[in-house]
Amino acid sequence: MDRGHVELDVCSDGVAIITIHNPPVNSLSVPVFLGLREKYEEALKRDDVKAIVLTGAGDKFSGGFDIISMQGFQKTNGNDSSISFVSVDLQTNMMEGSRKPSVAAIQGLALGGGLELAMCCHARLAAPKAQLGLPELQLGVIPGGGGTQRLPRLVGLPKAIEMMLTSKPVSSEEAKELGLVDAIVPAKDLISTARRWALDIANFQKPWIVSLHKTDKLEPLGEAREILKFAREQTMKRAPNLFHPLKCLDAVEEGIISGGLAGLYKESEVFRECMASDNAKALVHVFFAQRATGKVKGVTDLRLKPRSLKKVGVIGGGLMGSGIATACILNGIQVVLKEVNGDFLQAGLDRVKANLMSSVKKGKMSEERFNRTFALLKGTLDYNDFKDVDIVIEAVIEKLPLKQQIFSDLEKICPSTCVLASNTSTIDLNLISAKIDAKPRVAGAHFFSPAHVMPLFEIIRTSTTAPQVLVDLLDFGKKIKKVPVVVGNCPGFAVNRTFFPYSQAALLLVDLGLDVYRIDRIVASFGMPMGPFRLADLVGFEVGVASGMTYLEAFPDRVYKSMLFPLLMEDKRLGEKTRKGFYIYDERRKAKPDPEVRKYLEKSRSLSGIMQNNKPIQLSDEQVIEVIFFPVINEACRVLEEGVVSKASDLDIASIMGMGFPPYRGGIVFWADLIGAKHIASRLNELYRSYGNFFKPCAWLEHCAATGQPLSTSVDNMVKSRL
Ligand SMILES: C[C@H](O)CC(=O)SCCNC(=O)CCNC(=O)[C@H](O)C(C)(C)COP(=O)(O)OP(=O)(O)OC[C@H]1O[C@@H](n2cnc3c(N)ncnc32)[C@H](O)[C@@H]1OP(=O)(O)O
Repeated sequence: MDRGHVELDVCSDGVAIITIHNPPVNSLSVPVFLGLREKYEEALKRDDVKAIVLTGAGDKFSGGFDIISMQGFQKTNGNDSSISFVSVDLQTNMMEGSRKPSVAAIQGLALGGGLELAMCCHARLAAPKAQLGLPELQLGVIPGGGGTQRLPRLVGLPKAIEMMLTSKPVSSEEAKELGLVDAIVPAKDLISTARRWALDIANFQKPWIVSLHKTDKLEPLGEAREILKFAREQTMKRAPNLFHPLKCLDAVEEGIISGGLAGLYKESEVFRECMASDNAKALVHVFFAQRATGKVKGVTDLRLKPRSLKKVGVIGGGLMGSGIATACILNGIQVVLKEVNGDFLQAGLDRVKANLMSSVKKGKMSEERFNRTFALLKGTLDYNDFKDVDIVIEAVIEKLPLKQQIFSDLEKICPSTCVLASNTSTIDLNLISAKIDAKPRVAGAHFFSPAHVMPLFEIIRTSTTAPQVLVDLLDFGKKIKKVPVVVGNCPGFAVNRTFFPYSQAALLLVDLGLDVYRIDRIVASFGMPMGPFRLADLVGFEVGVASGMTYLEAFPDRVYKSMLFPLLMEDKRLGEKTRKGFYIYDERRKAKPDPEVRKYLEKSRSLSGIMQNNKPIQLSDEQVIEVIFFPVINEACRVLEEGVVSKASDLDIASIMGMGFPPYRGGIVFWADLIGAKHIASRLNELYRSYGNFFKPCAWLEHCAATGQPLSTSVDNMVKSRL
């Protein structure tokens, strides 16, 4: 596999152009770093070279350190020393400390190690609209090529900290204002201008700036310490389970107190430590897993091209339909929204308007963009408006005969190439399409609420769905900026099915004597956005009970039948929408524990009678996590075993994007493999013996526990795939 190389061209004006070649993003692999060292050595030695321009081939400067190599280093637990020369020897001594100036010519993007290389140059020129940033923290590491030292010296401490902690890049234009780049130059003139600029520096006609020695943007020590203290406090609040953002701040502080070089050494030490951490392994896994969801064996390798997508029909203007319509128009796709009567239609259009207005109110959308976006939406009561749609997404209530009727109508009215999709979350797609001939055009298009916000897009294929339809839906998902995952047809599909034991286990723990608020606290500290009871309030108990019934029908042997929801519902406590569920809610929807809930818990416990000797079970926080998440892992294994997803990493992404599973744990299967199947199966077996089938480990989990094989191993050969 080609891991990139570096080229050197010496021009007649005495400027050496050093170019990084490593498509698609010119990432910095070991061969690229070695190439940079070799070409810099040559340029510095040659008498005909007066100055250097550093750039990237094609339309990108560099996307940073090669993340594939990072996985290699992680396997050696950070002990590989093949790039130990980079930060100090190559970048600081050879490039920045050289007697020949370098100018970075930046186009497209300069991210992570890419920007760090550019900051070692004595000036930076950028083409318009390039992206510059240090996104290392989102991979669980810190900038390791001097970024923690040079960025604060170029843009000041607060902005540098913000850029590193949020991982968000800035545009060339903002970078120019910040002082991160020296000039913005049209792409066509970038190299020629950089050459002149480099010669001007060599001739002392332009400043020769060594970023690591700059002090003018750094705040006085006391002020800097206050800024860092505040950043630490915010970080601990926002990401209490992550240590690498704090380590990043330590490296910044070291440089401010003891000087840039000391900061570089500290940074290198912390970079290695972070790279070997489980969090970094998990986040790097997520980076590749996310990109792999769009690659579906037997579908995306058929060389099919997505068909033109201009107009989408949405049926149903309720919460889901209006969210889907919003997601489409926000991304420039025309939508025709159909409802059954004028009132419902108006309510649907108003919901879309409200979704957009919330961005306007937050200052994220201009009035002008609002008008342009909303104009892409048309309401209708008539199927005639569906004559030229490319995709239809049905999002009406979960009633099979209604959906069957809609699909029969759609088959008659829509173009013969139109994709016919349902947003159902519970009904078998084969039943929905049972009465039509166009079965190859039918698929599931399952969004998560709120559809215009949640990033996951579950595409459900049946045994008859045509690959072209999947290619079209994958393309549609990308266009509306979702992460699409293709899954098989089964009750709850991949995400809801995997997570159905999540709330079940929580209900069981309550009947064993645990407090709902303690469970929620433990699960939230584990890293979920909220605990299962707060989530139940948000979703609404009616929805919870309805989906519980689906699983009871599908998997009657492993559903825990708690009476807690029905007891609460009897007293009209339905969740957040009634401002009373497990919590009580004020006008601003702030949740507060409600002491009254205790009586429902006690009643549910006495009805269930599973508490041994009438004594509440004693469990540590870690054990609570095991009881809640090990059944989820078990169901994930069944989903893998049945071939509902084609690769375990799809389930990792689905759990992160659909359920809010913490990304720094790598997704449900990745996390399970870190724990090990043996421990999970043995704990589940203990619980199974005490509390029955709900906990019984499935065959795939038992197999991996017995053989030591990771759960994420491909199960292709062992099972009949549904895909
Ligand atoms: C020492 C240093 O401080 C440490 C570091 O530099 S750590 C690395 C920091 N850099 C990053 O985090 C950037 C990561 N990359 C990205 O954010 C995005 O890929 C991007 C903004 C560069 C491009 O996005 P986009 O155009 O949507 O394309 P995207 O699909 O993501 O990437 C295109 C391909 O490049 C690969 N790629 C992107 N960045 C890469 C990198 N740094 N290393 C290796 N491969 C990379 C992707 O895996 C993908 O490969 P595929 O086609 O085989 O799936």
